[in-house]
Amino acid sequence: MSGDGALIECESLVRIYQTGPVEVQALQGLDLVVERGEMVAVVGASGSGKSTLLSILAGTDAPTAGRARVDRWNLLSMSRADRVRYRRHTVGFVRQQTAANLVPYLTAEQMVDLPMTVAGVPGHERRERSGELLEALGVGGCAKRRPGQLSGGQQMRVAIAVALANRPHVLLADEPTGELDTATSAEVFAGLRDVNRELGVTVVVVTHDPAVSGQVERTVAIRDGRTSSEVLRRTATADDGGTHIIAEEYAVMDRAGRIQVPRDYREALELTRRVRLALEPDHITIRPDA
Ligand SMILES: Nc1ncnc2c1ncn2[C@@H]1O[C@H](COP(=O)(O)OP(=O)(O)OP(=O)(O)O)[C@@H](O)[C@H]1O
Repeated sequence: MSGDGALIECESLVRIYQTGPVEVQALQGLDLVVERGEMVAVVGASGSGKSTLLSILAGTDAPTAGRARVDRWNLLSMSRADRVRYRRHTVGFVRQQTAANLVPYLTAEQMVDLPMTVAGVPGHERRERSGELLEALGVGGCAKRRPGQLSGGQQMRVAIAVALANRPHVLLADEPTGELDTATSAEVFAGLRDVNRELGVTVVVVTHDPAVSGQVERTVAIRDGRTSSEVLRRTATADDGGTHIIAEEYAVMDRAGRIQVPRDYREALELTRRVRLALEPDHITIRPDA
């Protein structure tokens, strides 16, 4: 697998949910590599498997088959005690529903304090860290407020601070802007980017909002439980010295060499079950089986 030393590596990941006689393949051989320090958006239609992937990375759900590694942890063979340690120190998780992340009767600083108390961090260190985090997320002025006294965007930024309390390497966010209007969601995204750049935390954010792709350098698209394509964005300098963003779409190839040809390409050339492949000096052509 490419990306040795990557922080997150998933290969041929499978998750099957069994409810009675019904089997749902939520992930059907998903490949994903995230390097340390990256901020990646995972996009896909409802039901494509995004939340399942995030629960596996968060250590709250276990894969059925395949490989999944985060930092030094193998997510398929962790003991119960390792799982607790992993969830406490390696990953921070921000849930889809803003309110689900917060405790209604605690203030922002008490909520950031809580996971550190559970982890046995001394009081002075806890106070310093929660002040720093709330400040870094632009909600330093809200330290003494309870969730009911915060706007939706502020609540989400406090939730991010809570998730980062124990200095995790990875922050996982499941639709963090799903309940927010456009302006507020841009604010929350700015918070995630600050966390990524200034605190060096690797961020994986799941969303069904394609507009989010414009806000991160790499977007990974999931379709039917598989990674189907990636969009990379980079800044290029034109001849006149001006800069602009170039977004390039890549198909993802798995270890066995399988790639998914996008539906519009297939339809345009009426590609069906068999295609002709030809190796050229620097590329491969795919032609209809005429
Ligand atoms: N606990 C479960 N039991 C049975 N099936 C499940 C369970 N959780 C998810 N699924 C199914 O697995 C598939 C993937 O679901 P998942 O929630 O990962 O998709 P998603 O891309 O996050 O969707 P959304 O954007 O709607 O949250 C769906 O078909 C879903 O119905």
